[in-house]
Amino acid sequence: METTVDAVLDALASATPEIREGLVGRRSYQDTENESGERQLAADVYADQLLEERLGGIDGVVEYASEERTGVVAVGATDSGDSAGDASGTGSGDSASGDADADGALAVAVDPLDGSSNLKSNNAMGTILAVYDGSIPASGRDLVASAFVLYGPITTMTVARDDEVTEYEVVDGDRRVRDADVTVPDDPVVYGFGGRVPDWHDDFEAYVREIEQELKLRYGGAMIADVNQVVEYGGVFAYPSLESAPDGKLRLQFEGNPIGHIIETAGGASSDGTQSLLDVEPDGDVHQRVPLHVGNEALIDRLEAALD
Ligand SMILES: O=P(O)(O)OC[C@H]1O[C@](O)(COP(=O)(O)O)[C@@H](O)[C@@H]1O
Ligand SMILES: [Mg+2]
Ligand SMILES: [Mg+2]
Repeated sequence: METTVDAVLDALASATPEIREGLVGRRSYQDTENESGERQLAADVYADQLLEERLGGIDGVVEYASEERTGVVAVGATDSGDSAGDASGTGSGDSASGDADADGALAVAVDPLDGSSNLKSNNAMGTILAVYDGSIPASGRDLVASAFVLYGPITTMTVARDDEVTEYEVVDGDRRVRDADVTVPDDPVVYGFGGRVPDWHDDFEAYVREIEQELKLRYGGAMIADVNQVVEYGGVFAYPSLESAPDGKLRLQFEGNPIGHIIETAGGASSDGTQSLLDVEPDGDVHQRVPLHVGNEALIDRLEAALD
């Protein structure tokens, strides 16, 4: 299993130059929507197809799921041949015959481009990876590794594995350690909260009014970039439950679980409002949404008290 995880992380790192270069010329929306009802950019579909090809070809990886596809795709040795070309979110080939519950078999879930609406204005974006020892939809407790790539001025990759978080700089697809023991700093500095303010619940808004007296606003509209501010400086990021969307916007398998895992492994805390994101029960829907709050433990404790 460790060898498979190594191969998955290497494959993600080596795909990043192609993802980055592939953004050029793919900044417009297609006529398709993903399962979450969001319009797909050509870049979303491109990154999804590339990652399915690279991660799905690794020995020991038997399931591939993505924010940009309807269902879980069986890949690798147990490939039933139905994995090709289903990046529209509307195609068939949506049931996995790969069994990630089998010994040594792993399932990967990706958000190929996180914050892709930032592409039009050429602002930061990311890629998120979750590696589960169990069939998708899986619990965050089944994660054996998780990672995010940040396409900023430089490409970085932050990996949680074996109770440690490592930040790498990625050059030509190779990872070089920048920080072998990433921890969320004790003294928080920044905050960023998604969703329109009139759509926030009153109790969440009251919490925000306190936080904004204490910390600096850092919000760019791509979760990975905003979360990385919290990792670097300490603070809190949330995409909360909204009046119009009680489960928020972000998805448990592709966003909530891996980000919760990375932040908790770095010594911070995560919450859906009442419990750790890693304890949220998957409801069977691969695209299940979850309110997401991550940051310094004291700030997440206060959030849970405020929402109580
Ligand atoms: O533009 P909005 O509605 O505030 O949403 C921003 C949030 O949506 C996301 O872009 C959702 O992720 P995707 O881009 O992968 O769909 C987050 O990265 C970000 O935090
Ligand atoms: Mg996303
Ligand atoms: Mg995305």
